[in-house]
Amino acid sequence: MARRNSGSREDMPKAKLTMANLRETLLIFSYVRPYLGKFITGLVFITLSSLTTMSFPYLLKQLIDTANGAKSPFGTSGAIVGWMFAILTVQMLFSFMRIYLFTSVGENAVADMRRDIYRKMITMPMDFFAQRRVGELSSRISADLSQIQEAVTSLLAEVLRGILTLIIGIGLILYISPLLTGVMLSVIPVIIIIAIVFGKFIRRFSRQTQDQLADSNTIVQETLQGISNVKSFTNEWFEINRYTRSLQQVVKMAIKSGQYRGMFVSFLLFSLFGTIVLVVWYGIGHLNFGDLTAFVVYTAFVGGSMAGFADLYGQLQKTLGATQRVRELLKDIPEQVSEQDEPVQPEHVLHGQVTLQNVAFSYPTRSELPVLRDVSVTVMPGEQVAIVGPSGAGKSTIAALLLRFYEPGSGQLLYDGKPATTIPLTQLRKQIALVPQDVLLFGGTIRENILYGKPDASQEEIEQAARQAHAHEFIVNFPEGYETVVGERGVKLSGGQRQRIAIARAILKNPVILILDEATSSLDAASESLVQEALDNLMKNRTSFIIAHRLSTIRSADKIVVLEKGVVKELGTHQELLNLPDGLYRELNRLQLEITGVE
Ligand SMILES: Nc1ncnc2c1ncn2[C@@H]1O[C@H](COP(=O)(O)OP(=O)(O)OP(=O)(O)O)[C@@H](O)[C@H]1O
Repeated sequence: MARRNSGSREDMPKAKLTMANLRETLLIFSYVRPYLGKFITGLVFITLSSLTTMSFPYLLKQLIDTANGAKSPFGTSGAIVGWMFAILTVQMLFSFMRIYLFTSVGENAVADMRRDIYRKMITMPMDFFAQRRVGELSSRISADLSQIQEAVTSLLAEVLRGILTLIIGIGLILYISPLLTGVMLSVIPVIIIIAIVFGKFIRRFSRQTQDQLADSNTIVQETLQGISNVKSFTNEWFEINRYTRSLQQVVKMAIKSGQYRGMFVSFLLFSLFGTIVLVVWYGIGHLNFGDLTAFVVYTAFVGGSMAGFADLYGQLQKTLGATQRVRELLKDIPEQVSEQDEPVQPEHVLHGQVTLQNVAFSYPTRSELPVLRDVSVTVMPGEQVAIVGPSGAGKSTIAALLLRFYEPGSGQLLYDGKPATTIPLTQLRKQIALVPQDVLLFGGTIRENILYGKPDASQEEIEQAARQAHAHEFIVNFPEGYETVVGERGVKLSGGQRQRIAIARAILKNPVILILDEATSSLDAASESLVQEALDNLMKNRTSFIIAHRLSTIRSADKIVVLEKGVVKELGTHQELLNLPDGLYRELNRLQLEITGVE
């Protein structure tokens, strides 16, 4: 059933506030360090801006006092208004500087952190990706980092401002009237505690509403993605009903949450203004008008910053949660791949001999299930080896081991007689090309997609590769030629066309060893023969592994490995295997001939 999308910051999990957790946030500061100068200047500006804000009610009091005939150290009322404007102007500058500086630090630090996380993710071993969902990983980079960014740009500043306001504010109202301050300080925290408890309850409600909304969004997403399913089953009515029901739930929840919110807001307004009215009423006999005004305004500041702390505390918990998850990721051990583009070193140049020696393997996620058992095969440079066998026999797993996406559980893999583990990963993978079953084209132009095989290739090299892959003909038939945009927002290419682009990519890479995972969905005869010719061009002078589903394409292979349940059942040429009485290959061949009916 539909799961709600993760990634919205509203429902980010929080972490407990402990010393150990707080220490984790030091991670953030290691990213702020390069911009420390700006950060500290920002802190100075926020202090200055808080001080100027706090001086404002004081000037207001002076203004009111002079209007009532009292003498002010600031002179006439005109002079006081002048001071107030001067302070407002300075305040403008302080606020601008604070926002500018913190944004600059926050954006830079978080971009650095994002880059490090992405770098870490993309260099993790395959196993890492098998155990996590893509959505979960991308929310690390989006939601968690946005939360951290907020902490850098505003959380610390707000805490500092809150503390300053609280200390100065309480000091000033104490100075104006200790008695009234006592009244205020005993009432405000009670209101705030009630507000926090009530607020929590309301938040839970609004989270449920959001979950419900996310569920209904999943219906939209799923049905739009699978629109051909919906239409072919003529189930539009069914989906409309399903969506309507889900929306009704959302509305019901939202209205309920609205009622509670309404009650909450009216309670707050009542208590806030009620307290002010009481204070003013009590103060009328005890304080002059100027003091009373300053007192009320300072109290509002103090109350505001107290209430703000509750929210800041929640923010801090969310930030801790985000930092923890990011830290965990940064602690993981990546594969030993190079992060720079490096050419193949002469000592690591391969000649194309590949040996699997008693290889056994099971996937780390399902360690109890042996996928390969005691597989031994030797392939000489330039040979073509076909791997055939029933579905699930372990054919693609061999391809994954050749690329060292995983390490064999026992036995070993040798290249030119050297253990694969002695060749640096990047050096090894640079010399192997994989043409997968489902070719993924990146959003971009056809040219860029072919270039993926060799990012510094010239247009001439690209076209030559495309010609050999029999892709040039259809590419130039598009009005934009090589600049045609493909991928999600571009032209949709047919299966055969996509494969030929992948072949051109592989040709451009010019690998010593080639792995072809033959597409299971069959192409039409014309397209298939083009793809086959392209593949033949690609396989020339390279050691090639062909994971074959159609046996007709591998008759001329130098070796055919017949796998069943992870064990090599038969090994030989087409003719040798056909001659085996009761052989599996012979049986598979017979079945396939029966299905296709062609020789
Ligand atoms: N990432 C993985 N994690 C756990 N098990 C896996 C993983 N990939 C494949 N398997 C399991 O390993 C076994 C062999 O799979 P593999 O993909 O190598 O078979 P195959 O021979 O290529 O099959 P097909 O012809 O259907 O593509 C299967 O039982 C499969 O379920």
